[in-house]
Amino acid sequence: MIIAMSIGNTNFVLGTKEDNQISVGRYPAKLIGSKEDFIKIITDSTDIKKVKGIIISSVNPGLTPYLTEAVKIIFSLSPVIVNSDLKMKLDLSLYDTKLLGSDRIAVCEAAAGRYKEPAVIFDFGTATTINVIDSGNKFLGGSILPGISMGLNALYKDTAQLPDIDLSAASPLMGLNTKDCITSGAVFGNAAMLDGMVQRIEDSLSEKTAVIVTGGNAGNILPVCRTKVIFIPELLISGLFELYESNL
Ligand SMILES: Nc1ncnc2c1ncn2[C@@H]1O[C@H](COP(=O)(O)OP(=O)(O)OP(=O)(O)O)[C@@H](O)[C@H]1O
Ligand SMILES: CC(C)(CO)[C@@H](O)C(=O)NCCC(=O)O
Ligand SMILES: [K+]
Repeated sequence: MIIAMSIGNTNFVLGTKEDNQISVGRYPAKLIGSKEDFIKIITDSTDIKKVKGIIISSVNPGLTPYLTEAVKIIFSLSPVIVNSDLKMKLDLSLYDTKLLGSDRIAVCEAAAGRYKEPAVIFDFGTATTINVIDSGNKFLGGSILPGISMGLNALYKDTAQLPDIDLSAASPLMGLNTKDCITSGAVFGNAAMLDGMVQRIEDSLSEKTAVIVTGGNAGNILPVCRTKVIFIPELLISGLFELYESNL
């Protein structure tokens, strides 16, 4: 069994892969504050005797040392840590890799080699990222936007009159009350962002692209996107397993 762990800004995700079968658990990052917390999650959810390899991605440096400590205590294996120096299909030579998020590396690596066209990968997580690779797996860069939930929270926190809303509700395109206007902005606004950015990226490349979507907020907007997309909820964890295989 191989385990892949990702510390995001909202969730700690623990994936296991055994006989090509992947399973995934998510744990709120804000409930984790010590190596003991990681030790408990890992030992409660995993048959640790079966673990033959470990890979870790983190975009939350405050928690990374707790996880590496926990891994040292539980296992006698050194984990693969995702950074731009790993062996990978992706070519990161165009980007300023000192600060490139390891979650972006993982989702791009998962998409690399899967499609004959260039790929545009949208990750609707805490932040929304857009990541573009060409048909030779060269990372062409991308965009970073406020995440969908983050945008809703900011509207609630930074205004006097706007309420905290639950994104699961549907709304018309043109809202006729405050709540529907906020929902419309979040849902149709982000869907139009996706459609419009894909158009612009394809115009810039003069090529059609494969559009791949992942992230905890994606499910709310995909039903109203006009672009044909491939939705892969566990894209990041898949990319981590691929990176592990390339860096044994
Ligand atoms: N089932 C869900 N329905 C709606 N929103 C969700 C759901 N699950 C997660 N979210 C939202 O998705 C966002 C987190 O996305 P995701 O789970 O992809 O983040 P993560 O794995 O922690 O990665 P990161 O925080 O680094 O983006 C949060 O804004 C959260 O509120
Ligand atoms: C953009 C986020 C927060 C998305 O999780 C993460 O990938 C990150 O912290 N990136 C660092 C900046 C960069 O990727 O250029
Ligand atoms: K910050």
